[in-house]
Amino acid sequence: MISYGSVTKRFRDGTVAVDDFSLSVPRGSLTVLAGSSGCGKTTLMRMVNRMVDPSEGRITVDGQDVASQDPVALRRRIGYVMQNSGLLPHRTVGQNIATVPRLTGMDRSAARRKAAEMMDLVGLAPELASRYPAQLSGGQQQRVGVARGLAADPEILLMDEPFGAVDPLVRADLQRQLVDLHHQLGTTILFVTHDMDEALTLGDHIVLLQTGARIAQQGTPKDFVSAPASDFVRDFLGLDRGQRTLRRETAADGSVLLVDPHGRPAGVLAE
Ligand SMILES: Nc1ncnc2c1ncn2[C@@H]1O[C@H](COP(=O)(O)OP(=O)(O)OP(=O)(O)O)[C@@H](O)[C@H]1O
Repeated sequence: MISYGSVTKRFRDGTVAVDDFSLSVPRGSLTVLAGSSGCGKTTLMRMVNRMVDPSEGRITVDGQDVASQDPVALRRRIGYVMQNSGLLPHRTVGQNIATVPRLTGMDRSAARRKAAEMMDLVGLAPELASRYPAQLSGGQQQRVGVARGLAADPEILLMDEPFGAVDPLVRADLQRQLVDLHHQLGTTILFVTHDMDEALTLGDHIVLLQTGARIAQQGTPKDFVSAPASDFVRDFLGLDRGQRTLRRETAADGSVLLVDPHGRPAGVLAE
């Protein structure tokens, strides 16, 4: 559904952020673009909704070149969730979530109902609708960001490191919820992260990038862990450092545990 064909992005100062990148993002997938800082992930994502235009090549959504589409209309059709949620500080939670439905012509009361439905979907208590973003925790703000991104029923949701700024427990909760939402809604999600653990948790398809958005490997989480394509991939996964190695250990009651490199139990082995 989203297709990049030989896309290059050269910024005015000569920086080549994306160098001849091609990829098909299957409809309904949760595709993760992973890689270290500066490898071009955000630039790739922003080219889908024309916040950035490619220097060469083309990007299509459902076969239609995005370059031929009005950027404002495109952005109303494609949800976008960013780090630090990007909420409007002087609007309430309810108004923030209802922004795009209102812009696309929904009347005030229908937009309010839609916002309430979205809050329920992402697990926010209804009474938070009248608060302002600064009166919410970081995790709640990110949920509002997700609710806002989904409020216009987009076919595509772009998510740029949306859970980067919250603590690990909240982050794990948001990740679990995103996987559930994805199963429930079937929205095509393009998700950017520099964290390989997050990529392995969320992605049904992972694209690991090197500088210039060159693809080091793409595949399922299982492909990455079982068959890393290069030393770069092994290193990025932490395989050489034994980070993903689990050992069997027999507990006092005879059950077989799997323990991580620090000797902490990761689970019980079911034969
Ligand atoms: N407007 C711009 N002008 C010039 N160079 C830019 C611009 N935007 C991004 N870049 C450069 O392009 C490269 C890719 O940037 P991009 O933000 O896409 O990377 P990223 O992988 O998303 O990084 P991060 O994880 O740190 O956000 C970087 O070298 C960056 O400095």
